[in-house]
Amino acid sequence: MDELLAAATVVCLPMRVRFRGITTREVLLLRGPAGWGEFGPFPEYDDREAVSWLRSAIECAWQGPPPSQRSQVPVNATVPAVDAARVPEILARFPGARTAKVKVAEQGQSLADDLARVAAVREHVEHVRVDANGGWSVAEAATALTALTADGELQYAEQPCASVPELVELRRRLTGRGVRIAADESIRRAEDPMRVVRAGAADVAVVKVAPLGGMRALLRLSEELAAHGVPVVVSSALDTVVGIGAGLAAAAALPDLEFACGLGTGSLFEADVAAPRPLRDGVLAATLVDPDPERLAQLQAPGERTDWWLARLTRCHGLLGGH
Ligand SMILES: O=C(O)CCC(=O)C1=CC=C[C@@H](O)[C@@H]1C(=O)O
Ligand SMILES: [Mg+2]
Repeated sequence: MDELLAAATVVCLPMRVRFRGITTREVLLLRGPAGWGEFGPFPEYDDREAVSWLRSAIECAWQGPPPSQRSQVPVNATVPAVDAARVPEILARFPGARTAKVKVAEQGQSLADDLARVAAVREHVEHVRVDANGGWSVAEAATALTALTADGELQYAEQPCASVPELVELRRRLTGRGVRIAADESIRRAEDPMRVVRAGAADVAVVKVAPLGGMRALLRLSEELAAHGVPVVVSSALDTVVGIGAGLAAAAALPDLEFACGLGTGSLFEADVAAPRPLRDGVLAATLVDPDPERLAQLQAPGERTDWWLARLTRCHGLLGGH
């Protein structure tokens, strides 16, 4: 534990646009013998859930990445639940991306807002996927996805409903309509990530390094998913350049990579702990980047937030052995 505390720095990154209800992203970074790791479970997650994120940070900093199969990873643009008028400005931050993921079903917004945002995105990119973060009931999802596919295909709809039984029912209702369902929260926040697949509720799986407990855990799960015919989309958990490096390393280690990965979210930050990897032609180089000491100092979290994260690190460390 002393080694972990000595290795820790807490940073607070300002965001350009509100995303999943937040405008600043706090994470704790760890420096270990193999490099840097990121511990950034969202503040509302309890320690039991956060412990996988710690396991992942320790893997990165003490073990390093698995062997890679490719040096570049295609990424999608991520479009927060902004007004349709802001879409060009957001997409301009993802040069060359041919796929965009659009947030929908945001609280306080209407289906008309989603339709306008998706229509604006379609003008710029080839493939569009949507992410509802479980915000629709089955009936709402059926209506919304029918409307959203009236003028063009969706690559898939990510977590349209919150629960596995709802996803099963929605998939049954949408039979023959050509709308694939992707599971995100049903994988990363589930006790058993394969449950949603065994239930026949997902065509695609969104997989994230930190909530799954690391790069190697992600690779093991992806192998199991592939055996069930379910392809994966490696995505970020709104990570700094450090966490994105782990996502890129995992994506680069996969034998097959069918879809663009949700690892372009660095573009949503106003500042990061190192110069962001350049996004060219919709592709990121699968490299690991060390934080820049000057930026670390500039982005350092206030004292009381640092104390909060160190206490969380200590509690989660105490839970590590139990799994
Ligand atoms: O998949 C992407 O394009 C980017 C990652 C992303 O959308 C998310 C990152 C972190 C938290 C989540 O609310 C959100 C998601 O639901 O997929
Ligand atoms: Mg999602």
